[in-house]
Formats: sequence, C-alpha cells, structure tokens
Amino acid sequence: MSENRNNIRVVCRFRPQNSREIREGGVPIISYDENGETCRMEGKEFQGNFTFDRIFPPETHQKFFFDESIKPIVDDVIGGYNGTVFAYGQTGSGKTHTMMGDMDNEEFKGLIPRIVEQIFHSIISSPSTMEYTVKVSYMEIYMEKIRDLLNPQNDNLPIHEEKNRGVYVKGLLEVYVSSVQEVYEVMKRGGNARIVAYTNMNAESSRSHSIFVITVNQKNLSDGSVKSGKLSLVDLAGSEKVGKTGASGQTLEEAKKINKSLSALGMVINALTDGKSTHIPYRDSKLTRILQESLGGNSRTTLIINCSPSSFNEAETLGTLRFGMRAKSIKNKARVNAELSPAELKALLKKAKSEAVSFQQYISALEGEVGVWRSGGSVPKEKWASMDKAGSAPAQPPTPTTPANPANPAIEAAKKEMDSRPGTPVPILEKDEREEFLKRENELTDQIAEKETALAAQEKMLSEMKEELGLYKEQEETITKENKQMATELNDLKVQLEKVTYENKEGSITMDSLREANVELSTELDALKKSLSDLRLAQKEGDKEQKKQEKMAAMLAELDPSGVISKKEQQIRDTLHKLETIGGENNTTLTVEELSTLRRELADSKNLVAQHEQTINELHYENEHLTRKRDELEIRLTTLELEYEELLDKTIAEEEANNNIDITETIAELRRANEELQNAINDKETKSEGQKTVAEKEKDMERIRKTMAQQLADFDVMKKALMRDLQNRCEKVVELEISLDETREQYNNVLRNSNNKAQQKKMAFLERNLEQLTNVQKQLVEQNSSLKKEVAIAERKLLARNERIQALEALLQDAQEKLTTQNQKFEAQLQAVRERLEQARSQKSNSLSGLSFGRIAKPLRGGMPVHESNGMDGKIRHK
Ligand SMILES: Nc1ncnc2c1ncn2[C@@H]1O[C@H](COP(=O)(O)OP(=O)(O)OP(=O)(O)O)[C@@H](O)[C@H]1O
Repeated sequence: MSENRNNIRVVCRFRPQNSREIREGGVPIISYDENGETCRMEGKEFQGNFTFDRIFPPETHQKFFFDESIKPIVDDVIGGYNGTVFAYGQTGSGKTHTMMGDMDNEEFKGLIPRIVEQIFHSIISSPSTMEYTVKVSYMEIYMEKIRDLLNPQNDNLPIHEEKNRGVYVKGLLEVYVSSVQEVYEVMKRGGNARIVAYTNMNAESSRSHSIFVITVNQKNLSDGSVKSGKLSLVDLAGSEKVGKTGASGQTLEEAKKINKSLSALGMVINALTDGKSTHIPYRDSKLTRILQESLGGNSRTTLIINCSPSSFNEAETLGTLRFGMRAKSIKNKARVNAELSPAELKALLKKAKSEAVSFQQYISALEGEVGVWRSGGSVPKEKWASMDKAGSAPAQPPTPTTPANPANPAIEAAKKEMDSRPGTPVPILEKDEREEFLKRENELTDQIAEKETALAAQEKMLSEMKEELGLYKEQEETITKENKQMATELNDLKVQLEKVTYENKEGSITMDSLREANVELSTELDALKKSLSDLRLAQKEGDKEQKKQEKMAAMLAELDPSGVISKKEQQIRDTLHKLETIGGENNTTLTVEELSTLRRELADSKNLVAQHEQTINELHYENEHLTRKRDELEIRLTTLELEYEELLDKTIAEEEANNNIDITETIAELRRANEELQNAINDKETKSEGQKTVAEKEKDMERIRKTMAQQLADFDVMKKALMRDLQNRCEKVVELEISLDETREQYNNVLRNSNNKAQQKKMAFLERNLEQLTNVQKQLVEQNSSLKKEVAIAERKLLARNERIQALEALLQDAQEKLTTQNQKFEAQLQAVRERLEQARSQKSNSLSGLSFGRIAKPLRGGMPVHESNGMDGKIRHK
C-alpha cells in the first residue's frame, strides 16, 4: 500500500446555494478546477485555492459522488481493514444529504445505503470458500453522551479500551444482518431515534454526531484464516456559529457541546499534523475517543467536507476548507485485522522455537562469560556473548571486560508500541502496567458513566420536579386567582342576596299593606255594595209601593169600573140609615107604604147582596186566576233566581194557606149572614101577614134593623177584610210582577226607568264610586298578583342564588382542600428532593474524600445483548 493510502483522504463537496442564501443576497464565490481536485475561493475575506483528493461541485449526483469518492473503501473493509468516513461541515451544508440521503430513492440515496449495497454485493461476488457475518450498530453522541440509537434507553454508554480489541463502546447493541433490506430497517429505526431540531440554517438539523458501524467478519473456509473489517460512517453535527443559527436555550447548550467536541476533533487533528506534539488529546471528547483509531490509528479514513458555495457563508466555508486542509496530512497506520491460519501459525511456532534455542544459547554464553569474569579472568570484547552469535554459533562465555547490558526485548517491544503512538496521552508504561492502566481506566469510565447516568437521572428528576413545582405554582396562582374571583363573586352574590332579601322584605311589607288596603277596600266595597243594595232595595220598595198603589187603583178601577159597588154600598148605607131613622123617629108604627118601600129596599138589598155575592165570586175567581198566574210566575221565578224562589215559595205558601182559610171562612160567614137576613125577612113577612101587633112589628123591625146593622157591620168587616185581602193579594201580585219585571228587565233599564232623579244621581255617583273602587280593586288585585309573581320570581332567584352560592362554596372548599393536598404533596416531594440532594452531596463529598462510592444503579441495558443476534441468522455462506 502506498503512503497515500495511509494518509487521511479528504474530499470536498459543495452543495447548491439554498433559498436562504439567495434571499440574503448570497452569490457563489467558489470556482472549480477541471482536474476535480482544486477549487478557488473569491470571497471578501479570502481569495485563494484549495486542493483536496477530490472536489465535487454543487451539481454532483449522489451516485457519482459515491463512485468517485468512497467506493474503494468498501474493498478495504472486505479486505480486513478498518475504515472511517466522516462528514464535516457547517449546519445545512449537506452532511446528512451526503451520508444518508433519501434511502428509498434510487437517485437521492446517500453514501451509507450505497456502501451497504456494495458490501453485500462484494460478499455475494466473493469466492465460495468465504463465510461472512455482518453486524451493524448505530449510535449518537449527544451532549457528550453516547446514546444507542438501536436501543435508545441506553443513553450514556461508556467507552472502553482493551489491548486486543482497541477502543469500543461498551454495551452498544450490535445487530446481525443478512440483507440490504435488514440494514435499511435498522438504519430507519435508528434514524427515527435521532435528535434533530429546527435552526435558522436547517429545518431538520442534526444536533448530535451519529456513527453507523458495519462490521464484516469473514472466514476463509479453505485455510481457516479469519479477517474482520469495521467501517464507521460518521455524520457530524453542524460546525455552526451560534449567532447565525439562532441557537438559544437548550439549542445553545447543544451548540456549545457540539463545538466542544468539534474543537476537540480540531485539536486532535492539529496534534496529529503539527509534527511536534507528543500528546494527542483523544480523551478530551467522546467523539475523538471513538474516532481514535480513525485519526492516526488503524483505519483507512476518508473525510468529506461539506461546504456552501455562497458568499453568505464565506466564513464557515473557509473554516471548513481549512479544517480539511489540516486533516489531509494526518497519517494513519492501517493494517489488516487478520488471524493467522494453522499453517502460518505452525511456521510461526517453528520460528519461535528456533528463537527460543537461540536465547538458550545466548543465556549459556552469558553464563559462561560471567563465570570467566567471576573467576578473575577477562574476556576480549570480540568474544563477548551476543544474540547474533547465540543464533548462529554455540554459546561462548563473553569477555569479562565487556559490560553486560543487553536490552530487554519485551520492554523494548512495549516501548516500541508506545512510541508507535506518539500522541497517546497514556504514559509510556511497561506492558503489564499498561494493561493495568487500561483496566483501571475502563473501571473508572464505567463508574463515571454510572455516576453520569445517575446524575442525569437526578437532574432529570430535579428538572421534572422543578417543572412540577412550576406547574403547582401555576396551579396555585390559578387557584388563588379563582379563589379571589370566587370570593368577589361570592361577595357580589351576597350583596345581591341581601338586596333580594331586602327587596323581598319590602315586597312582603308592600304585600301586607296592600293586603290590608285590599281588606279595607273590600270592607268598604262591601259596605258600599250593601248601601247600594239597600238603596236599590229602597228604590225598589219605593217603586213597588208606587206601582202597587197604581196597580191597586187600576185593579179597583177594573173591578168596579162604573162605581156600582160604591153606589150600592151607598144605597145599603142609605137604607140602613132609613131604617135607623125609622127606628129612631118616635117609634111610630110603619105604614103599608113604608113597608112596601122597605120591601122594595129589602129586595134591592137582596139584589145588592146577590151582586156582592157575584162580586165575591168574581173576586174568588179572580183570586184563583191570580193564584194560577202567581204559580206560573213562581215557577218562572224559580228558574230565574234561587234566593227569590226560596223566599217567595215560603211567603207565598204561607200567604196562600192563610188567605184560603180567610176567604172560605168569610164566604161561609157571608152565607150565614145572608141566610139569617133571609130568615128575618121571611119572619117579618109571615108576621105582617098574620097581623102582628105594632109592638111586635117594632120589635121585629128593631131586630131586623139590628140584624141588618149587624149584617152591615159584618159586611163592612168582611168587605174590609176582603179589601185587605184583595189589597194583600194585589200587593203580592204586584210584588211578583215587579220581581218578574225586575228579573226580566235589565238592571240598567230599571235604573233608567226610575223616576227618582236624586236616587239616580246617587246611584250614578255610587256606580261611579263602585266603578272606581272596582278599578282600584282590579288594580290592587293585579298589583297583588304581579307582586305575587315578582315575589315568586324573586324567591326562585333567591333559591337559585342560594344554590349557586352553596355550589360555589362547595367548589371553593373543594379547591382549598385540593390546594392543601397539593401543597402537602408538593412539600413532601420537595422534602424528598432535598433529602436526595443532600444524599447526593454527601455521596459526592465521600467519593471526593476517597472514603467510598455511593450506590448508583447501573444503566439499564434493554434489548438484545451484544453477542445476540436479533433472531436473524446473520451468517452468509456464499455458494
Ligand atoms: N448536494 C446537494 N444537493 C442538493 N441539495 C442538498 C445538497 N446538500 C444538501 N442539500 C439540501 O440542503 C438541506 C440541508 O442539508 P443537510 O440536512 O444534509 O445538512 P447537514 O449538514 O446535515 O445539516 P445539520 O448539520 O444541521 O444536520 C437539505 O434539504 C438537503 O436536501
């Protein structure tokens, strides 16, 4: 292998100007030489050329870039070399595009998919005597911690170094794969776990350094020899300037850490290339420690520097190009990682055996020489024992004058090994010491990792608690605010409640007063109604009386239209007067003429009585007629007015009974009187016919006169009774008629027909009053009902408010209880945190004082162990 192959190969790839650069007025400042190795920068700050192993301009396709820059490294890996490809450049310069690209797109897939394809292609193309196993691992270094992307919960893996194995990440999951597709799946799985963030320069900026490792082990089945090649594909985080990326907060912290590891990378490259450094600071960062073998060690390394061609990023591009220029001169010492075949081992054994014989001879020669010197002799210098002589000739005792100062080959070998890595900070140690040192270093690294993990867990817990605390505080503030609001609301409600209660009381008072006023008005109204009804009654009575009189007159006029009864009554009275006169005039004896006159008059009287009888009959008839009419009216009235009906029924029934008795009795009496009168007349006629004496005649006359007077008085009484009866009946009839009329006619008509103006006036006044009072009463009733409604509404509102207040009070209480609980919880958590912090501090001080280490849990190692495959065979035997 030429020396060139041991140098780090640096290729430079420019991407096209991006939209931001164009927007910011950036212009391309890079021109490209046709030889594909040189480019020229024409910037404001710098103008000059850069030469690399290859330079790829912006329009370079992914395939071309792979074929021209990286493809040979696949053959190296298959050949048993370690290889490294890493991409360096500012954020957004195209590192991920170059390394990974779009693996599902044939045109845009990047180097890693193409390398994988190429490896599997080479395996398939290799001789059938070769057996391969391929395993992959994927990790990222984020914030100076190694995270397993295939098992992301392992986020702080330690780096170990062993003499035989070199530098490796302990606990990293390695997955055996047997096809390109399986590798793709693994890559996608790991890619999804990568930490990316938005920056001004790149919407999906990698915030970590990712390292994808493919290890190809191969066994030559024909001679038993084995080889292994390990290819590390590194996509570095952006070497950005903080200001330009707009990094802040966590991103700023990231940027600082990223810059730290990148500057450590720069320092390693400087130390490796300045030609004078004896110490290479690999251990200054995780990145450089992992890449230790790739930079100046057992690896064939290609560095891809990704650049922007734009004037907008001149400074960053210049930095990247200079970084590439420095790296160019790093020299590696790549060797094949092979184990010897049995034949080779046999040869080696043979050689070792002959060497052992030589040593034995040398030792014997030395012993001989020592013996000579001890016995006081001397050995000439040319005869001194030496290895050369021991290997070729039998051992001769050395010349005693020559000092025995042979070099210890083991120490020499160790020294040589150490010297071969002049930059390693490990002091030059004896072989055993170095092993001890590495062992101790590994232990300490483990412990550091454990402590870091524990610390990170504690920090995480602390930040979570802080967050929780913040949340509690926020909650507390919110609750306090709510409480305040509630209190205000509660006060408002209380005020409203008081107002409503007051209004309610006022309403009740108003209601009471209105009720009282209503009662008073009702009483007044009742009194007015009563007086009105009294007045009406009085008016009615007056009307009745008037009507009655009128009716009576009319009826009497009807009964005796020609005044016959009165005349006849007068005649009777006259006759009686005559009789009295006759009786009174000197008690003289009546002449025949006088008697005949008396007879005539008597006849007239008889007629008169007959007429009276007829009249009485007529009256009786009329009475019956009226009774019938009254009955009819009563029936009609019954239907019209219940109260009247009952009253009238009673009255009329009573009257009817009395009247019937009276009339019957009166008639009977009249008949009796008539009979007696008839008898008396008959007696008189008989006596006169039998020539009675004057005294007898006088006595008879006196008797007749008395009888007549009696009869007349009786008649008079009877007449009066009749008249009274008639009058009563007429009154009743009139009353009935009036009642009937009243019932028939409307009340207003009665009022209109009323003749009494004063009464009318009073009635009208009272009516108005009544109307007003009715209106007032109506209003009061309305007010009353509306007040009742308002009171009901107010009561409902009050009830609702009371409920709301109760609910709010319950909520308030609930919130206060919650707050208290949360406060208690928070206090407890705070106390726990304090205790833990205290514990951590004491542990730290203990460890610092060298007393003892605190008990920190080992990091979890989930997923499959390193030696396990993911269920895939992983072995590929070419047939
Ligand atoms: N050679 C190129 N041709 C076309 N587009 C490119 C090229 N290089 C990069 N890009 C585009 O530029 C953008 C940024 O690229 P990329 O993400 O690869 O940058 P990066 O260097 O990985 O950034 P970071 O360090 O922030 O992760 C992407 O959209 C990518 O597609």
